[in-house]
Amino acid sequence: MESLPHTHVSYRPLYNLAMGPLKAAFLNMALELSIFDLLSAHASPESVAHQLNTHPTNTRRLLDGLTILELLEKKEGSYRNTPLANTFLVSHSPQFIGPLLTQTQNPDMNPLEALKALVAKGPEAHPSPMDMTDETLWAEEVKASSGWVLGGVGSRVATRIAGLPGFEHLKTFMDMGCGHGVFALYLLEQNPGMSGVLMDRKGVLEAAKPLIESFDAQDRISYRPGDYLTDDLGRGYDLIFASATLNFARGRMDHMLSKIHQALNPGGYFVSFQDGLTHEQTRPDTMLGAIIPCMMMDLDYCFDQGEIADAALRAGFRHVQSQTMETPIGKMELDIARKA
Ligand SMILES: C[S@@+](CC[C@H](N)C(=O)[O-])C[C@H]1O[C@@H](n2cnc3c(N)ncnc32)[C@H](O)[C@@H]1O
Repeated sequence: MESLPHTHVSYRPLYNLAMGPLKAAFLNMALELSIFDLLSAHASPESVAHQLNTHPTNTRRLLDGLTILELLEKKEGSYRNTPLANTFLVSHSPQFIGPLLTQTQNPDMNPLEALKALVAKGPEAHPSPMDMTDETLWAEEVKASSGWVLGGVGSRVATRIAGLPGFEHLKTFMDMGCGHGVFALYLLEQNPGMSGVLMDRKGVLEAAKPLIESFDAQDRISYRPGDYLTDDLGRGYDLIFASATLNFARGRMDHMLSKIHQALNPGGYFVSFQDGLTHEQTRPDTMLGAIIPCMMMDLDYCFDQGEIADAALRAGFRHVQSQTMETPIGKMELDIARKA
């Protein structure tokens, strides 16, 4: 008899990868049907199907799938949300991240079906490469992307910033490329004497306004519509914060960091919260979602670890403290630079 194959290596990780689309399909279906809204308390599959007007037996099967994915618990034939689903997947929860999760498949930003052609033929293969500078794209993103800040990151970043020497005396800060502006809200919460300026393009700020007002923060926030690459940033800030936005200035970092340096008061802080690639641009896994956009635009817009800190020192900042922070979407770099 011929010898049979034997291996001590399990292909479980590969099977898990292959099951990814199936798992995402169940999650997306549940979000589309707002199933988690119905399951804060135990409910039978018949009552879920009745409320959703869906097929009772296949609804039960879908609920079983969601239980396998550990989003629901099943007991004596009825289902309810796990704490994870109850916190993040119920649409009226303040920490709802449904739009953030479905955004990973946003056909404008990540057209998964374009991957084959992009790899085979290059950037030209995609007929309408998105314009990442288009303000309507980012205005639409305001709602989807606020979830990652409300879901825990905003509080952790603001707490870290609040620990900086003299933070309690800071009066004015700017959130540059603020998008939804939720980081600014967490900073305001840390210092009741501080007010914030939100800078982004006009349409994005208009989209952010209702969110700011829903937290009753309008009295402490002002808006500065504009393009931070070409427009004046203003003067007299004690802190300038920029999260996930400097990618648009990559290649013009010396110019950008000099502008930021000038806009700060003496002793002021510049805080950047950004990607920071290591391991020959293959870590952290946060950046997997950026690969297709990079292919489409033929542009490597993610930062290497240390790139922002180096630019800050070149621009005249006295010193920079850098740390890698774990976030639910992967590791990010927090660089804190101080003006002399
Ligand atoms: C990925 S979002 C980040 C939003 C938010 N800071 C966060 O971390 O969730 C990038 C933001 O930068 C803004 N942006 C990009 N280039 C800009 C520019 N030149 N001037 C002003 N805002 C810009 C976009 O409009 C968008 O809101």
